[in-house]
Amino acid sequence: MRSAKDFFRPLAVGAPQPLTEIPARPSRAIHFFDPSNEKMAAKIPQMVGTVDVLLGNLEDAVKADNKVAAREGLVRIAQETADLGGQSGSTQLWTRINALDSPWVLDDLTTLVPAIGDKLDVIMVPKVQGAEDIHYIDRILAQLEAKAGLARPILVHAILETARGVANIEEICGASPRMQGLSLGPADLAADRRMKTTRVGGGHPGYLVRQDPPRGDDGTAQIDADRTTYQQDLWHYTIARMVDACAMHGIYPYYGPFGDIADVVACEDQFRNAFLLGCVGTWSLHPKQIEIANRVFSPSVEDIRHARRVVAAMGDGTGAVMLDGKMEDDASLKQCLVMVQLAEELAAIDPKLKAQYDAITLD
Ligand SMILES: CC(C)(COP(=O)(O)OP(=O)(O)OC[C@H]1O[C@@H](n2cnc3c(N)ncnc32)[C@H](O)[C@@H]1OP(=O)(O)O)[C@@H](O)C(=O)NCCC(=O)NCCSC(=O)C[C@H](O)C(=O)O
Ligand SMILES: [Mg+2]
Repeated sequence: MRSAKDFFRPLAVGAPQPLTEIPARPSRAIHFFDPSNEKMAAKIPQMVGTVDVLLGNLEDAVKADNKVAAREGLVRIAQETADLGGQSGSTQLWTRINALDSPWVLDDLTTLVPAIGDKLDVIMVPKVQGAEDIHYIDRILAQLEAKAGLARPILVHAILETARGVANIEEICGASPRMQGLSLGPADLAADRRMKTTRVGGGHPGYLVRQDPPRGDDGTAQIDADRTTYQQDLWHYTIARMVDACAMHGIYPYYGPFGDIADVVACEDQFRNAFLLGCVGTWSLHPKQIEIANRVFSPSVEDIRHARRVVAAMGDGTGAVMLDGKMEDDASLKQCLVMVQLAEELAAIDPKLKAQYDAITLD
């Protein structure tokens, strides 16, 4: 572990100065595409400006035979697509590199950083097990950035998809000033934990609690009676841990993939649970998931109206007031300020949302 004094020193001579604060850039949907898939790649230029993050995926879901084509495709797309990536791009450009034990990852890094390092905002690292994985990436990125003469450090995002990664979550978040955030990788995590599921994210009908049985006249439990069951969220524990670890380290938590592309209703529910718990965004695997993510991860007009009323009613921010029959105080004000600040950040990049928030009246 580096000392506090050394933590923000560049790890290679000539590498850019690490950031002391991770910018809160809106990233409601991190949209995955396979740069080796010509049909998908052709759609990318027209998606710029409609989604907060475009992520060129090089890892799972890209066939082994297409790994090189995906890497080269990403370089081409980044170089040829206007307004994508870097500080001035209206849509951020991220990539998911191959796993650190794979035969492709070194070439991913040594190709991407010199070619498009100035456009790559964040590198997502899969199957992170502990701080040592982040330290490896941190050092090699510093060397490659120095060699490429980059002025701005590339940030790093870890996917939680092993039991060890979850157990080491706090040290992963604090392993480098490059750490931008965490995503849940429910499919790999389920396999690693030996969970008995076969899905990519989302719930399971078997994971439930059941209402207590009614009692007969003699007091016996009627276990065969009709009883309501309530499906539970398989991912609640992990997402809650991610949210706390990220908040503690000033970085951002995200839900991950929802593989049932057709079930847009359950997808929306899963995204909303993550939003309410503190996540700032999610992955989108198919174009139709972008609209869901953008909507769910933007506070509603009603929530912003309420938040602004609380802010107005609280005056100097101390004490307690009654609003619509409810007590508001310093702590509920802080929650409202989180929403108001998010609305301001989103309004700055989304004119439609800005118009909706601007039209709010407080009577
Ligand atoms: C899921 C898909 C395989 C579905 O593809 P397809 O069958 O082609 O869908 P459609 O026919 O509905 O597509 C309609 C058109 O839209 C284009 N398309 C589809 N997906 C995308 C996309 N992601 N970006 C851009 N364009 C897209 C199609 O080409 C069609 O075009 P056209 O014919 O011209 O109309 C596919 O969506 C897909 O592969 N998505 C990405 C999957 C992915 O990235 N998976 C990896 C992330 S999840 C994961 O890794 C698990 C995680 O790590 C964990 O452990 O949990
Ligand atoms: Mg995975």
